[in-house]
Amino acid sequence: MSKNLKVVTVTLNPALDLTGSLEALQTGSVNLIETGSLHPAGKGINVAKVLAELGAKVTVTGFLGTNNQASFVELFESLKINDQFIRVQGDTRINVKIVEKSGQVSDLNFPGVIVGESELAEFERTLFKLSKTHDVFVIAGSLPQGVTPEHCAGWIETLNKAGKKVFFDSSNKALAAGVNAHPYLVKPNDEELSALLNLPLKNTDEIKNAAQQLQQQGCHNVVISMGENGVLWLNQAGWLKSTPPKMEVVSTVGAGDTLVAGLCWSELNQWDKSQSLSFATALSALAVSQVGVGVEDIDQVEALQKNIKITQE
Ligand SMILES: Nc1ncnc2c1ncn2[C@@H]1O[C@H](COP(=O)(O)OP(=O)(O)O)[C@@H](O)[C@H]1O
Ligand SMILES: O=P(O)(O)OC[C@H]1O[C@](O)(COP(=O)(O)O)[C@@H](O)[C@@H]1O
Repeated sequence: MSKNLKVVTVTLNPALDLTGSLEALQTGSVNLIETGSLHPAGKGINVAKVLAELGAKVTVTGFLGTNNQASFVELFESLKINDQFIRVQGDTRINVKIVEKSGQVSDLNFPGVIVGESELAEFERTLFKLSKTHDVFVIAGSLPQGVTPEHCAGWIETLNKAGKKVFFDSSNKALAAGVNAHPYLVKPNDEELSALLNLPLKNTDEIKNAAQQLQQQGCHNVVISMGENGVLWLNQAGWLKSTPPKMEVVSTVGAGDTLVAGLCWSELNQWDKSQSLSFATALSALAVSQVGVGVEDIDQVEALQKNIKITQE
């Protein structure tokens, strides 16, 4: 049964997300936070949490600081996630997310741990061991010091050669290098796509042209997330676009990771493209109504899925 396919998510640079909500941020002034929370996060970990809550068997790896790992370990234990993180001396970074009443989020993302050569070698041994027993790999997020875009591209190539499906979600130089390694699926948001190609993307046609360039570079599935405007998905079967209904926004942090998790879960279930896109869009749209990621109520996802507009572009 396809649901028994095993997934590895790779978070090279995890984070504790410190989220604070307030009416409106006044930069350069003292701001009083109304509600706050600190929770384990980072792109691959967010994807793993959502996948595990949907019912997938998930293994996580990457680099985790030893000083403040308790809440990560607790999360993995509570969701029966197989923890294969390489431990690195020091603190995992804390990323600060300031959420304003309007829904606007300001992200302060810190640099993270420093990865040494021996830890890098240990990670590579772990990844290749996992590739013997796992089917789908999600590589997500920025790179810590000590990990280069070329390392990242090399891992994608090796996993491809081993017949694994690689979902890739990163930014900047890592995204550029990763795209050239032909991942099975790549998911930039429209801003990341614009930065990658150094093109202003002002409308859907411009975004579509840009996505086509990634397909020509060898990415099988190019998924562009566009916030409240939904998702564009290009593969050999052509284009599909999804549009979510208007949502009450609490925090958009983690919406992209939730979309990736939804697409990955669809792959494990071998759903068709339209069902996959409506499910993943509904899952990600619901994620904006909460702080952090997680599937609180699958019935709500299925109900919202009926209100996702899917069009062939
Ligand atoms: N305000 C919103 N209303 C409804 N859905 C949203 C909203 N913001 C994000 N989403 C959903 O989450 C997906 C990912 O969000 P996006 O902001 O594009 O990604 P990222 O978090 O990677 O920047 C969107 O494609 C959409 O399906
Ligand atoms: O790995 P990066 O690119 O530095 O981003 C890390 C941040 O992105 C998040 O994973 C959220 O990502 P999305 O909003 O794109 O889903 C946060 O939990 C984390 O603080």
